[in-house]
Amino acid sequence: MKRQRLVIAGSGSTYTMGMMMSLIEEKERFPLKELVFYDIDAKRQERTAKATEILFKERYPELTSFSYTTDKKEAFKDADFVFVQIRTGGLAMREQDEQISLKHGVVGQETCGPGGMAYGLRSIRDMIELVKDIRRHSPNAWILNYTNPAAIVAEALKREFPTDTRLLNICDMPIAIMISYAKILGLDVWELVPEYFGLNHFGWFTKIYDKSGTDHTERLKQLIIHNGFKPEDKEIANDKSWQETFAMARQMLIDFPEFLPNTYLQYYLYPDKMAAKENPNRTRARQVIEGRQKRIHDLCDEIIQNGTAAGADLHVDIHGVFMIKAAESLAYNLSKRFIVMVENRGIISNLPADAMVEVPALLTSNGAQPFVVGAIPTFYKGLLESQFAYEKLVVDAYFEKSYQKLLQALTLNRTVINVSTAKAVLDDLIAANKEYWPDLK
Ligand SMILES: NC(=O)c1ccc[n+]([C@@H]2O[C@H](COP(=O)([O-])OP(=O)(O)OC[C@H]3O[C@@H](n4cnc5c(N)ncnc54)[C@H](O)[C@@H]3O)[C@@H](O)[C@H]2O)c1
Ligand SMILES: O=P(O)(O)OC[C@H]1O[C@H](O[C@H]2[C@H](O)[C@@H](O)[C@@H](O)O[C@@H]2CO)[C@H](O)[C@@H](O)[C@@H]1O
Ligand SMILES: [Mn+2]
Repeated sequence: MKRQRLVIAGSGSTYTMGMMMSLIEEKERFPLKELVFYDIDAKRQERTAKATEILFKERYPELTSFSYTTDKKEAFKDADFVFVQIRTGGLAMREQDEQISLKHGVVGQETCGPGGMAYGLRSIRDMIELVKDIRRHSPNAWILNYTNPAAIVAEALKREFPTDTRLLNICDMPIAIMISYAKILGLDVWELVPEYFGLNHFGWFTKIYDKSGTDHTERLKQLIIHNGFKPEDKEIANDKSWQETFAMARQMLIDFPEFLPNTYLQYYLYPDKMAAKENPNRTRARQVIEGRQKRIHDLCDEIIQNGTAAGADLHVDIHGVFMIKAAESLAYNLSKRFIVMVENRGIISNLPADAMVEVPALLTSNGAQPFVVGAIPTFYKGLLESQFAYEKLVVDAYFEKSYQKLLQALTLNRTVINVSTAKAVLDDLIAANKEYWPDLK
């Protein structure tokens, strides 16, 4: 079995230690010959890198080559896989996005509404540069991108690199939801076979089968409506914000019982309620800074100080395992089924061919082989067309440096709609993002 040279771009991420535990868990199925960390923030990277060095000495001694660098050439030369998990502007800018939106009475969220738009305009520039750098040194490496907002990033990368067939955008939300389905049904998550359609963070499960072909969809819906819905992945199971988010799946199912919703739809279906329940002084970014980020930093410091990872509260998470299992399937032509982002090209027959849709696909050494979805009902078509138009306009605005396109985008977005609100929130976001956004005309 070929061993892989894997690069983690954005290795100072709060997800890196979970990813390292998942690499250990998957080492027989996705064996590494070399692991390289790359980040633009040397200090932030050093913390996760030093902790990883100690962890791997103890739990992955077979991997003898681990390094970390801020040098792109050193990082990206001869890569087989690059996992990309960057956050342009950091959590500080995420907090700005959320607070500015809430100040204007609209949803303040990482990937939805004006916050997602602001983050998208920051991510596009860095992602294009990063993919160019990776391709300069490793023309054939698989790039697995999960940098957010993935829908906008995927649309921009498709336009900038239209012939790149080894670039896959991927999100863990569907599989995280499926862990909760599996728990309700008393099955293992990897036994479930989902049917799903949508855009990233904007989609629905139409069927949940198991591998024997049994259809669990209607029973699952009834169980959620009667007993509620909660997160089960260890990383988020006890997180109040994620508990509230998962609980909203029940309301969405009561209101629209046809399909099982992605949790992110709560922001588009009940935007006023979502905006009203937030505390502008403690948005999700602040919770993450004081929660996940602090926990991970303390954990790394503890490992470094003790010189051992024994006893450290590290665990495998679905985020890491999912990305690695997807990589395994691409690397070894396993044809396993994952929900990923691909260009529509008729998969959803009544949506635009150029939309980056999220659907089940078999991952092979020739890339994602998506399943046909067919025509979707009017309600979902309408919602998706408007959301796709919004995403497209944001990417147009980036390339054309157009204020007008951004105003159109926010006017279409279900979390805003009102033009005067769109103008006001846009003015504040432009001021906050001077360092990151293109100069708008
Ligand atoms: N698609 C998904 O389902 C999914 C799931 C989890 C996280 N994410 C995304 O993963 C990313 C990381 O999230 P996080 O909360 O851990 O953020 P974080 O801020 O903790 O980590 C991001 C890291 O990227 C580095 N970075 C920023 N710009 C860079 C660049 N141009 N080149 C290299 N490194 C750069 C930062 O220094 C930092 O160490 C975010 O984009 C987040 O939205 C996506
Ligand atoms: O608000 P955050 O920063 O806690 O999470 C934002 C991300 O949420 C989804 O991802 C994952 C999560 O990151 C992971 O740890 C797992 O356990 O569950 C979540 C899904 O419930 C989302 O898919 C990402 O795109 C967001 O960045
Ligand atoms: Mn996601």
